[in-house]
Amino acid sequence: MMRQLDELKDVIEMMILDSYGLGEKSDSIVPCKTLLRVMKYSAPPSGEEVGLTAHTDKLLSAILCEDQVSGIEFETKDGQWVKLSLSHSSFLFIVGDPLMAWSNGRMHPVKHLVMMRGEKERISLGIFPVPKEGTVIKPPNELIDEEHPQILKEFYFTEFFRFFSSDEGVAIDSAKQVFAFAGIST
Ligand SMILES: O=C(O)CCC(=O)C(=O)O
Ligand SMILES: [Fe+2]
Repeated sequence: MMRQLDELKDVIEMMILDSYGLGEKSDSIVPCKTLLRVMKYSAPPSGEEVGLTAHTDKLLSAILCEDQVSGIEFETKDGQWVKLSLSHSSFLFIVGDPLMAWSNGRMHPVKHLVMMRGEKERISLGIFPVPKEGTVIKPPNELIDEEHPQILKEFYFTEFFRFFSSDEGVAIDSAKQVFAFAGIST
């Protein structure tokens, strides 16, 4: 399963590079290690709702696979929250803040949460590319032009990681953290 997910991650990465005409030039977006995480959510006490609060992802991206119990919800661009029920054979690809920064804002880091309402525990499996130590997140020159001026300063992934978990970072809405950290004011 791990190997298949890792291969799927590579295929998606190549599709992204190709879609921007960069497939010939490079074979990875940024150098990453792969983190595999199994997440278990216990059933909430009856009548209550618990889960994971609304956030955008801080690693490059995520590929998620829900086991039996659905619970993930996404915020649409007009602020509505929608539940997603995946079939057991599907995977979900989520753009993280660093991938949005790399794409110079072309890819949208969707805000999502996990809501647990039922009586069953929930297990999900995720594969997350983690930029390697020393990696600078910046858009390739091809993704910057007059129509698409650079929206974020280039930054070290590790410094962004430190920022969003700092007291200053946690006080900021998850979707705004990357702009607070590296936004270019015009
Ligand atoms: O458990 C899930 O399906 C989502 C987990 C998640 O959003 C995360 O780990 O960032
Ligand atoms: Fe997430």
